[in-house]
Amino acid sequence: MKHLIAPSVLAADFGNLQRDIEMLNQSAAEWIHVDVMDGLFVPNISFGFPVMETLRKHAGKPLDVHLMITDPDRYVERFAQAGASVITVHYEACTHLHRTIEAIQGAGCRAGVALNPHTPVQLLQDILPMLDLVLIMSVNPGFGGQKFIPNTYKKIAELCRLPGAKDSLIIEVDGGVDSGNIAALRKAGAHAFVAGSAVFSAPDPAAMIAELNQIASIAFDVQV
Ligand SMILES: O=C(CO)[C@H](O)[C@H](O)COP(=O)(O)O
Repeated sequence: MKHLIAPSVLAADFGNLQRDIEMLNQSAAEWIHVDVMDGLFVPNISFGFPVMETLRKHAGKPLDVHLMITDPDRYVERFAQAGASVITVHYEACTHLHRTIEAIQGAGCRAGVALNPHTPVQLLQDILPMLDLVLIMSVNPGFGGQKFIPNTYKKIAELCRLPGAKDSLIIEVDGGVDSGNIAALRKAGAHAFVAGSAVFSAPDPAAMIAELNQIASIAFDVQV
């Protein structure tokens, strides 16, 4: 499966959000990653529906919404109506995950499940055939700009070996992704790469997206 870059608007300049979205529209990014934090599931609050409306209005690419919130079932329908193409919920935040996945897909979105660094991929075994995406967190969720956790490579490889996944299952990795680790992540089996600080703290964010895209595309030829 082809790889894709999903820059996280968490690291964008909110004083110039429309400018940054326009940059993403013109860039090699395939998706725009939207990190929603509630201050309960994670120790930080990011943004909600007003920002989603701005994104929907200006973004020309699918919105990949990562809900770092407790009981996400309460908001699945609203995020779908607000323009999400992919909605990812946390395994650790869902009591009735099967029902939540059905609700996301019933709302017309692709359904993803995110795993915190401490959560083994094997816990997805029974739900895996339903999923469109698995998001492996490579930092503890809640903040951008954290250090990448190397155990992520092993988790991606283990997930690739789990039986029952759809052929189209997308393995996404999020947290500390940059030009130094994206080749190894691609080699380990990941397809979708969320990058916040690496993109928006670069002198030329669009050039950095192109660079990440290029490295991922030749990863299988690169010695890492
Ligand atoms: O989900 C997140 C934080 O919970 C962010 O998407 C993630 O941390 C990306 O930011 P960075 O690339 O700066 O690590």
